[in-house]
Amino acid sequence: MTTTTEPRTRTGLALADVTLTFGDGDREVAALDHVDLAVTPGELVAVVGPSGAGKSSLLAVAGGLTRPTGGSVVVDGTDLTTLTTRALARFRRDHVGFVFQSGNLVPALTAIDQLRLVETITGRRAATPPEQLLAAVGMTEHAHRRPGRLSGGERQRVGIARALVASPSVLLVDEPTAALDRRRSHEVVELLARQTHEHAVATVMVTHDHDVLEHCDRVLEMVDGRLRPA
Ligand SMILES: Nc1ncnc2c1ncn2[C@@H]1O[C@H](COP(=O)(O)OP(=O)(O)OP(=O)(O)O)[C@@H](O)[C@H]1O
Repeated sequence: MTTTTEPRTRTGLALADVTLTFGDGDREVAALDHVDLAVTPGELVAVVGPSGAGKSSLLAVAGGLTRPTGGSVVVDGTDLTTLTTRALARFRRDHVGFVFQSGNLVPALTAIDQLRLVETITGRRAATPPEQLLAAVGMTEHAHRRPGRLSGGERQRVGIARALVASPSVLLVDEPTAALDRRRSHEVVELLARQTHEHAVATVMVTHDHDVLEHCDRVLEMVDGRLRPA
């Protein structure tokens, strides 16, 4: 382990005229159809929309997991579409955090070790210490529990804390409340909003849960690969 995370200019996330098409010839599907989206540091944007509308595609492209067919995806001033696969992986590791539906935790590791693993992988100490991040998500008491002994909401909270270890500029969150009851859903999204504001992260959350939209700064709707205000 070497240094803390270097300071960087956060400019958030900007997608411009992004298209993503699958298939060929007359059976082409535009998962993303000329999408423009700018998310500023400290802003939580929710994306709703019917199944198959392109929401997961949007997250995959915004986080550099999938290369778009056209357009640009700029994070902190770097256009991800211009990077080599190797450079993109490195950039993703340093600038982008992901939170998936199930929390995606490592079963054998305690909550605190999930966060420390990120430090080990990146070779960098977190700007905010793992203990502090766990405290921020209300998980100090369960820091030494493995995921099997945590509730769905608790796992999600650890997932959010873990995604913040690398001080990402962009946080991409897929259906964080899918497995949670109403009360826990509110808690998790409130927490996400607070962490987004405090850490100046540009966060995009895909959700089917209209109940939690009140905690978001902006709500967009995706229909047939197009993004519009909800
Ligand atoms: N790898 C792929 N190959 C071909 N078509 C794909 C692929 N991935 C997605 N699609 C198509 O792109 C469109 C958008 O899919 P996407 O998964 O982004 O939608 P979604 O809004 O996330 O749906 P859901 O809410 O059901 O998760 C759909 O028509 C889907 O069938």
